[in-house]
Amino acid sequence: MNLLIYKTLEELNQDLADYVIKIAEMSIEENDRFNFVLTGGNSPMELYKILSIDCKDRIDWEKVYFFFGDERNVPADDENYNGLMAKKNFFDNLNIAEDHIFYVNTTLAPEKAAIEYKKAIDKHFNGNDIVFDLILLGMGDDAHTASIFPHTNLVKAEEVTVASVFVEKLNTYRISFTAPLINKAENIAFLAFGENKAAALSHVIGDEQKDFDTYPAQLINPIDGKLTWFVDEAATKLLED
Ligand SMILES: O=C1O[C@H](COP(=O)(O)O)[C@@H](O)[C@H](O)[C@H]1O
Repeated sequence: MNLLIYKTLEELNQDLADYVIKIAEMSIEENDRFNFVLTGGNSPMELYKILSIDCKDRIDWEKVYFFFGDERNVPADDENYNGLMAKKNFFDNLNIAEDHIFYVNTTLAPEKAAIEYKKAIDKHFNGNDIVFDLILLGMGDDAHTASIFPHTNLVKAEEVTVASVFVEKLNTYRISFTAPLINKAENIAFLAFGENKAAALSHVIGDEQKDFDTYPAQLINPIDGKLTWFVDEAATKLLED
């Protein structure tokens, strides 16, 4: 695991953008495509703008395929839909072919949406092992990642798949990659900044004794890939040296 700590958000986002570009270049050179899983929430908005505006000419976007590590069970035009956030901050600044963006179909019931999303991924990978080039993850203040929330059945998921989960504290369903699917990736990058992430971060990377049920982000541990945390100083406030 590599922990990168930044003084400012500007430095963090620029370095993370450079890191994404490097992996994109390597993947395109090796496999002629870059399979990129996006995170939702608020944290990645600035990164998506930097990649699609400032760094627009540094990636061959025609070779990029976009996926979502999790989605909220809301219509595609709802402001909480992760796909809409990515569309507004990322895709709308570029000319991305619609068939390169894998949105979760939330017109379906959550369980069916998860099954269909997994089918679409399987098809994209031609039935081969699903190894994404890069999975970008966020982390909630409660240490959830993707939509693997504390004390939900998704914490115990052993299957490499996409699943639906009822999140009691939000009284809503989510659709999410399972940890075994995430852990197959070549590269996994966490983006977490701000003081409100400090407690979660101190447990997720600081605790020797793991408690996955309470801190699901601890489940992320790539089998053969690389794990990098991009965080700011505020988020590391409670980490012991
Ligand atoms: O609900 C979600 O939260 C996490 C973290 O979001 P943030 O707003 O604190 O950045 C995010 O990674 C996930 O994709 C999203 O659905």
